[in-house]
Amino acid sequence: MSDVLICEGIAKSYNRGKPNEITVLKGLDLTIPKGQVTALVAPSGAGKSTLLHIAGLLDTPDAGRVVIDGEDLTGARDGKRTAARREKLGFVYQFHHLLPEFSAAENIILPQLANGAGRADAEARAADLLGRVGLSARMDHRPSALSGGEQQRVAFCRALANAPSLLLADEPTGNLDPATSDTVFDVLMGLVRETGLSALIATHNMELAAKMDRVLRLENGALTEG
Ligand SMILES: Nc1ncnc2c1ncn2[C@@H]1O[C@H](COP(=O)(O)OP(=O)(O)OP(=O)(O)O)[C@@H](O)[C@H]1O
Repeated sequence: MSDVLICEGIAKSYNRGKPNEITVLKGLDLTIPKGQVTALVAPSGAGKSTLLHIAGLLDTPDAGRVVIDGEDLTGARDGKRTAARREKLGFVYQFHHLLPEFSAAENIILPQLANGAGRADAEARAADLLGRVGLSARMDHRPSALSGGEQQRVAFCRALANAPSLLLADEPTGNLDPATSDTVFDVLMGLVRETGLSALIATHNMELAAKMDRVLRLENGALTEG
């Protein structure tokens, strides 16, 4: 099986049946093959977050199928969706959402413990991931003692903590200044490439999008290539 994500015929409207109904996704298809990094670019309000939430099993479409790692999770019960999110998906947001009272390392260790890993293995993986993003010397720092770019690098490591099949990122460097954004984005891409991860990364930045394997544009409820 070579596709990590298949979204088929995805439709989504808000306020259905009301005068202010808004149709955001109009039966779109999206396939992400294993190892591919896809950029998702869209004008503001086009439905990028809606699509990421559906692909990330945080929201359900009105119509269509979501298949992750060969498993159709469209109609799956909450428990199964939560398990799939924890085991197969990694999320990065514009803001890091790290736990403020825990160190950088603990922020990466905790999701592994929640997923059943042993303490020693979880610590080793956290140290390895933080080393890959150049933060070995910052492992014991709390988020408040890290720069914005460093916080976001820790968030990337946390997203990869449980070795997901697919990374979903919504403007992962969107709150950083342009120079930091470029550097931190390169760190993310390095991490994704080294681990052979598949990814769907939403960005407004066309220069960053051009560094990915494929660029998809979301407009008028549908996706187009390029
Ligand atoms: N819960 C909701 N109820 C009603 N309308 C919503 C809801 N969530 C989103 N929308 C509307 O759906 C459209 C798509 O929203 P979405 O957040 O997916 O856009 P986006 O492309 O991520 O935008 P941005 O890039 O500005 O964050 C917008 O017009 C938004 O106002």
